[in-house]
Amino acid sequence: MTIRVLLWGFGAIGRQLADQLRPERESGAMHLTAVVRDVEAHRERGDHGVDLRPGVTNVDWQAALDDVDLVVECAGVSPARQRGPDVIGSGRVLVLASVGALADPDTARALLSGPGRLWVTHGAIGGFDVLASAAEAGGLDTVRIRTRKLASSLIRPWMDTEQTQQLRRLAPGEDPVTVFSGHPAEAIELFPGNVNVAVALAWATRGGFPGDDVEQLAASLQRVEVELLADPDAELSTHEMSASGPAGRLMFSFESAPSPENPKTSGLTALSVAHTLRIALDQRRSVTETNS
Ligand SMILES: NC(=O)C1=CN([C@@H]2O[C@H](COP(=O)(O)OP(=O)(O)OC[C@H]3O[C@@H](n4cnc5c(N)ncnc54)[C@H](O)[C@@H]3O)[C@@H](O)[C@H]2O)C=CC1
Ligand SMILES: O=C([O-])CC(=O)C(=O)O
Repeated sequence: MTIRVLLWGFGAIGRQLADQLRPERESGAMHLTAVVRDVEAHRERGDHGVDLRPGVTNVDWQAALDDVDLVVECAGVSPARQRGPDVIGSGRVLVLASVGALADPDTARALLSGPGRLWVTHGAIGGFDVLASAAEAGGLDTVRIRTRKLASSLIRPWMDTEQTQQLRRLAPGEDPVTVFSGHPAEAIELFPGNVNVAVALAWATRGGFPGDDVEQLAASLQRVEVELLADPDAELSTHEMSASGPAGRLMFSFESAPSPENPKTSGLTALSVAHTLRIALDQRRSVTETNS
């Protein structure tokens, strides 16, 4: 049986993901479709064996969903918030790369309410097994993440001229500039393409707080502290995480090789999406076999 997967977003992550899924594509176990703005422009860059359909803004979303078994989101936080609830509402599986969408409690509630199933990817960072174990036992008091990226990937339209110029002029060897310090929910509004990892960290360490998943996540988002630095020497995006409490002191550091498709995105993210997708498919297969 061929599993039909919709790639929702066919940029750096979507393209690298399609490459990762070559064995499944070539064996006929999986068929990938992507809805894109400009089919010809994408064909020129290589379609990576993906069936390209025109659309994005004017796509008949319901018809697109009718044609697939599973959706992989790698389009961005805003599209994930807009359309993710429809995917879950249709009973389909959604694999989420833009984990930052969960920082909005209404979106989180819709994505976690079913009948479809949400899979949250670990993205460009990890170590979540041990962090989740410690958090569930009430073993963490502080959870921190410091992300360093090149200034060019952190310039945002809302920045004033002075801040934009400061980031543009930042030269190798100079001190890093802190562009954000605070909690993940605010960070993801300001830098939706850069701090999904911080929301993912809050998701991973929500255990131990009272309430359901959404209430736990809201409390966890208040505990996680994020620092985002424009670092002229951060040729590789780096993420340093630390957590401490009765469980001990845990420290992790990630320097991810850049995506082969876009140096601003960590290559690990597409690998995380591929891995999560394969787990989701295994689970779907075993449920189908049990029911048949
Ligand atoms: N969890 C993590 O660690 C990470 C998560 N991300 C998330 O993944 C997203 C995608 O990352 P990249 O592939 O590097 O970005 P990208 O900009 O290379 O690709 C995004 C693609 O989605 C398309 N797109 C935008 N809105 C769309 C819509 N409504 N429907 C369909 N397609 C749409 C764009 O045209 C573009 O081709 C980021 O915006 C971020 O939210 C990115 C890096 C790490
Ligand atoms: O790719 C990375 O290093 C992380 C990133 O952009 C995000 O978490 O949004």
